[in-house]
Amino acid sequence: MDHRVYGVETEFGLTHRPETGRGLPPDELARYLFRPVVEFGRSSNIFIPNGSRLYLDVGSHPEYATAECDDLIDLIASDRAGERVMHDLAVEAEERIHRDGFTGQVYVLKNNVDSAGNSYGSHENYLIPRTTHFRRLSGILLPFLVTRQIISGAGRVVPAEDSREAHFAFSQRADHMWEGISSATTRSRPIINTRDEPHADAANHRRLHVIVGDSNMSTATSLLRYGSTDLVLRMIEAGVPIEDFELENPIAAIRAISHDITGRAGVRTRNGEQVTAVQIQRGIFQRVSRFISEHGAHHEHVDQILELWERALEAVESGDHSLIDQDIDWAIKKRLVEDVSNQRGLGMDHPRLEQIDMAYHDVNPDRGLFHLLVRRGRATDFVTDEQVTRAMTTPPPTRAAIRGEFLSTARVYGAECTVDWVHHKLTDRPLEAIMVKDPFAQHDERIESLLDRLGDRKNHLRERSLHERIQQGVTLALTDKYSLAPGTVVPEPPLI
Ligand SMILES: Nc1ncnc2c1ncn2[C@@H]1O[C@H](COP(=O)(O)OP(=O)(O)OP(=O)(O)O)[C@@H](O)[C@H]1O
Ligand SMILES: [Mg+2]
Repeated sequence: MDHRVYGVETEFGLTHRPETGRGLPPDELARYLFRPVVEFGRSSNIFIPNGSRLYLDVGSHPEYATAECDDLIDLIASDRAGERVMHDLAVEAEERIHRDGFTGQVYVLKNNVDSAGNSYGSHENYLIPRTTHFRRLSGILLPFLVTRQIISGAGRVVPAEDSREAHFAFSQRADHMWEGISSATTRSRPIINTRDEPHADAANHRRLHVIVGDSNMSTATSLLRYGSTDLVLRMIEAGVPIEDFELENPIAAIRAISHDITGRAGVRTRNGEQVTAVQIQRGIFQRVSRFISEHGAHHEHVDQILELWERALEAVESGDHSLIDQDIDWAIKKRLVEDVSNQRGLGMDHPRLEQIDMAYHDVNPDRGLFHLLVRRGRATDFVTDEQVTRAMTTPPPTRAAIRGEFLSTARVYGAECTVDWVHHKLTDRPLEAIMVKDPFAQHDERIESLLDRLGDRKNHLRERSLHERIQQGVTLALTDKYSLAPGTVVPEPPLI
């Protein structure tokens, strides 16, 4: 597909560190964090005006799922907007906690393992044609995803355990994957999840659900991660043959690769060959490059993605990690950890280094170490504050725009509504639930006419300025797009 819909779901780690004693239990802390969400949407599982979903599962890992995006920069900005939402909620939660007589700070971490060893995810969603042969898809995509950590892993300080010494690994998630492909997400944690929920026209499309990725802080790394995966999918869809990297044991391979930062860990393919992650990635990279030179780039960031991809492989192969230590999360973090360990004379097993690993993922823009490195010019970041602010209030130009407008209009008229990725329903007109199956659609006449029945939108609605919205709520993402023009009398909803 030249034109694809993407979405990323991020689960965040949440901790309270009081001045003395134990912090609040995780579920209580999560309730503090989500109080403004519940006040805004009367539920802890809501869609918000920018088209994204904010969600607190039974556990205590708040989740933000970006709206459907058809552009990688929109996707990355929307994902960063999710970090900003979590940060704003944490600031508010901390204030409430203090008002309730507790001390200390609230940390929201965009990482994938907590200090107790629990893992939480960063799931990618790619719209693919239903005609894509699943066996062929997995034959090519699995080896790509198993080895993708060397170009887009978040890096991890791994503490000593039994016979294993403390060391630095490529990935946070690799040790927590248990299966190659399956339809379960929590029980078995597959790399590719096959649960068939396309959130689109099921006759023509699938939603490919990839569960294996690390949460990235660096926007350059995110671009490479989603951009390279899209390119590989594009080649699969075009029928280019690349089946010779199928792995004998993908789960053993993903772990072996993660724990050998030289990139030389050997893994066995099904044809009995011993190969390294760099060899697999190089093989795929070369075919992608050839494919692009034959078919042309399908968006403006392809050259940048290929340049970064090649440089990352060169860095791993040569051992000269300085080639990517401003762009790729694991290398940025590794340099930071090495700097601290050299300056302070700390061994790799020193607990301070694990804390640095966690602090790298702190979403607080003033305190988080990734953000600090950006300010010091030690890490690149190409999504601007303006783009993130926009992504907090404005849906991307996909079906999310319809959802955002529907929610914003219903809210200003005080009309109760429910939505999900596909459905739109006004509660007092339940028979008129409208499905928008096309994730690229930006306009839907049926929804327009349903909203028209709420009132004369043109004359009633006034769009709030950014300044007004900033004044309005805890976080920009939980503010209303519209207010009613002065003198507007909202008609009573007609009885069904
Ligand atoms: N047709 C589509 N193709 C690709 N991605 C989509 C499509 N429709 C929605 N998405 C994206 O898929 C993600 C769905 O997130 P959500 O958290 O609801 O996932 P889920 O797998 O349905 O459910 P859960 O997290 O509850 O298991 C969002 O990021 C959304 O933007
Ligand atoms: Mg989800």
